[in-house]
Amino acid sequence: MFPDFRSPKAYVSLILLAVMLLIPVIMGSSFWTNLFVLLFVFSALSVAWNIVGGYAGQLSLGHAVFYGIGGYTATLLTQNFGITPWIGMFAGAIISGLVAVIISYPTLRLKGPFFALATIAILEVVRLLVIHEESWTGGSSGISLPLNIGWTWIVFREKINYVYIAFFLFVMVVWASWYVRKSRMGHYLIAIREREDAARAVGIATAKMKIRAAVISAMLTSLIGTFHITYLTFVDPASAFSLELSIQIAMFALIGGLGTISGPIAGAFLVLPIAELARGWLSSVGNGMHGLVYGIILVVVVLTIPHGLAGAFGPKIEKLLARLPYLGTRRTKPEYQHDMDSGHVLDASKPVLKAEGLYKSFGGLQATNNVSFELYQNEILAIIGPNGAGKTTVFNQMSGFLAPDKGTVSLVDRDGNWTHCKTPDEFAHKGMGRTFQTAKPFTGLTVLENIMLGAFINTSDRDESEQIAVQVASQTDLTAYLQTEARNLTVGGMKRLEIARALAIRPKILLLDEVMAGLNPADLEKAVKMLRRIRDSGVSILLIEHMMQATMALSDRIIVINEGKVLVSGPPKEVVENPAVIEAYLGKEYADA
Ligand SMILES: Nc1ncnc2c1ncn2[C@@H]1O[C@H](COP(=O)(O)OP(=O)(O)OP(=O)(O)O)[C@@H](O)[C@H]1O
Repeated sequence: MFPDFRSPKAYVSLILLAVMLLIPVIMGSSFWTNLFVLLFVFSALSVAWNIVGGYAGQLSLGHAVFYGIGGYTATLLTQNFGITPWIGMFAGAIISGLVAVIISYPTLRLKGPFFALATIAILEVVRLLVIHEESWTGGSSGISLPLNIGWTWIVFREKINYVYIAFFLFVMVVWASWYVRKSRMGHYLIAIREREDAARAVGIATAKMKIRAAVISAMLTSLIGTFHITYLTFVDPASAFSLELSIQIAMFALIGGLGTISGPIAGAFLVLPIAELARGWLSSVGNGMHGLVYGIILVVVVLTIPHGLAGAFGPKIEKLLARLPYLGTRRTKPEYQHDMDSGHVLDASKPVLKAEGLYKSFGGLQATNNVSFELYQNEILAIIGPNGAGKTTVFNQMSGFLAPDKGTVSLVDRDGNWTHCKTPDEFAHKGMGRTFQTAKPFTGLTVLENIMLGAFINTSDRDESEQIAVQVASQTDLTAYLQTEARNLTVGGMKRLEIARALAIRPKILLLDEVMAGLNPADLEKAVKMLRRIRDSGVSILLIEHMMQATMALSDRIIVINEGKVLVSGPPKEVVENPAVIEAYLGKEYADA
């Protein structure tokens, strides 16, 4: 729930927060109080934006809509019904959450810039609506808050009270951002940002998770917006629903470091004072000239430190922090029991996965044409066939990544019952793990974190998922690399990591797409042994492979697919000696010879 305040990172952060609060308290003048209210408000807006824009990688370019909804809701409730902005704040947050669902539900299911475009569109629509509904919104001239002084109305003569509230809200948003990042949800959002297909394969309901991030971000933005507009005691559509404000919020996160907890704060604390000073100096030159300062800073940052301030200085600061002492003795993590063996009595005559009459065409191309087969319990079944034969298309239909035009896929779930699934995350939850032909880890995450993403399917506890990951790493010869960034692994390591991530979901069925391609002979031998160990632990394996020697050594049965159809199936030796198979691979002359 809270960071471990005995760790250097946490207690240094606490000291920094205390300093941030003490500066305006000690300085006391209205310049300092105003500057720090602005800094807390804009940092908090940027931290909130970062939950959807940074962690989930879904750029929102119209985030001011939530700021404005919060401000207008609270102001209208105060003006018309005498309701305190403290309540208005939460009413605004709920409306903002609903608007976020309306925007994100249709757009976050799609790939591409639709969410970013939709946020800009909704910002413009709401702004025009507010201008149009003049009778109750005050139209383009806006509305002023009634000046009732006191904590109930968040209107004060002593400006320092605004600093306290802004600071409290800022700390709350930073805590929320920290909590999301450290939780299962934070890991999931980063997985989605890095590689959506692999995220779905480990059971993440990607659209739901992105919508949840958008809602949390919108609600927090709305809370801050309400406070800021109450502080300004005036709201109008041009400033509340402003594209400039939306871009400013996103830019602080970009400059500070997208997807990090501290980045947006660093960005706001660096750029905002410079921009405010520039606003003063350049106002005589022309209206909006301070925007030029933002532009210059952004260009310099993107060209020199593409991962922002956190990316450039974060590792050095972490190293310094690591030298500071831990206050007290570290707690030992609880031990969880993880039975690697299924405990099931294995029966090679029992099917666990069935493809029945699968058809799939892409335009005029029939990629799979009436494919049917069964995978048995404790079996290693290989699918082979020439390039473009339709093997991966079969895999994608068997794991929910492609809907068959016709035909069904059924599998035995974790409880031993036959079931049908539609989406990849459903297949994963029912006990199917899969890898992808191109081994692409979640870059930026360590090997341990990559595997933990799979383990999270069965637990939301970080320590437990870490322990599962450590166990799976030892099963896949990755123990030595647990803290290595996944992008730095060798090809063999990346292939094993693909398998480890799939294994961490504790699958009963494993679909492996060319996990042995590109391996050197030593790695190949290790891979064969590892796959046997996995099978012996109670997992049925379906694999696509071009490495014939390894396939022959490993498989109980082989299915040959050619031009989208099952050509033959049977024991390895029988299949490779079949003339139809030789012909499919090498041509008729070789088959005859
Ligand atoms: N999304 C798609 N859109 C259009 N055509 C596709 C799509 N996916 C696959 N294909 C085509 O379907 C055919 C079968 O492709 P598939 O990837 O299943 O073959 P494969 O047997 O796995 O080949 P390889 O061994 O080269 O990976 C190919 O001709 C391919 O170009």
